Amino acid sequence: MEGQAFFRVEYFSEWEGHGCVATRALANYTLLHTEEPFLRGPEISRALELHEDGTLKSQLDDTAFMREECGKAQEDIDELWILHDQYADREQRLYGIIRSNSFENEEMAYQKRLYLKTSRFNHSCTPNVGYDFDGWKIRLYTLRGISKGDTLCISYVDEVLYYFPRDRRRLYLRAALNFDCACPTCAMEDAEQVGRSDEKRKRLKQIAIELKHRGVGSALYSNDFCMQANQAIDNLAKSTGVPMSDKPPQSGSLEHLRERARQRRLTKSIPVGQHDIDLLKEYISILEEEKIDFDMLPIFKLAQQISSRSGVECNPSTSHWSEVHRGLHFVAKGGAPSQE
Ligand SMILES: C[S@@+](CC[C@H](N)C(=O)[O-])C[C@H]1O[C@@H](n2cnc3c(N)ncnc32)[C@H](O)[C@@H]1O
Repeated sequence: MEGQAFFRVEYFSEWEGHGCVATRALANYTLLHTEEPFLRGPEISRALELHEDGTLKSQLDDTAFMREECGKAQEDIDELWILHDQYADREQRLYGIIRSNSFENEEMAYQKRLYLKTSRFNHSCTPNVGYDFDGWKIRLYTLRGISKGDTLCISYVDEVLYYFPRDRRRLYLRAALNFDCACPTCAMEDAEQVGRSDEKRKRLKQIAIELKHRGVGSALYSNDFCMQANQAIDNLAKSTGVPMSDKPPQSGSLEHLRERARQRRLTKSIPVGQHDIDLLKEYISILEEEKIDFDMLPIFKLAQQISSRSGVECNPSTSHWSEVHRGLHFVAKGGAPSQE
């Protein structure tokens, strides 16, 4: 594992468990950590399948099997068994550890992977650390300048969750990952502050949808994620008796098909231009107001797309802009760490 000098794992408290803290100041887009998975793909599917039946333990629950048959190092196995288990009420420990800590690469669905060190990063709805995958390897990088001693958090879910109001974000994380989010944005207590934040996030969603309907900006909005999140919230609400409105159109329903047809018509007929640039600028300024350290790379690519389709120069001024250029460089180079 590389990059350990940039952060350390600390024990915070009984209810927060462990988390990661920066050991030095770090510039935006610094490559923080890379790691190969301890368990991957088929190993995880096998462990989960056996566990889902509710009774059987996987062979992988057996340390000797993991060491002798799977060739895992004893010190790594020891590290595995002390990872957090949010499902500790179940007997099958590996099941809980995988459910609490594993990642899935969206481009290679069902290719789950479990990383030992990365598992200690907590979630925040305004994360300061982003990640991507290079094959099986995960790469974690800062999303803004970090001070020594700052807590480092990633987002466990699609960034589209930013568009949800605070209460729905919390419900979704409870439904999907079985914990009550205590990140600073979710823990806000002042109702007016929460209301203002929710309004801004609603506007972010409107802009993302409008850009998508206009045939640009699809990277900013995932209909599938919203459907899946709303469904999970709905199921949780049903099982706990909390009334929920605001249902999304069912996938495949007439309403859904009409919406898609409308989007296609719009995409064909609307010229891309200044209006898209204005929407993008408004989007970026709300991200900055809300202190959402959104990964700017998709926005940068979107700006390029608008420019090339409209011929109008699209260079929304943002304090992040120079870092975005560096970020592209970082991605193109496969992640050289910056040392500032
Ligand atoms: C991948 S682990 C992260 C590291 C973990 N805190 C530990 O002690 O090893 C995920 C678990 O951390 C806790 N956690 C992470 N982010 C959280 C957040 N924003 N609010 C509350 N709990 C969180 C939850 O218990 C969750 O199941």
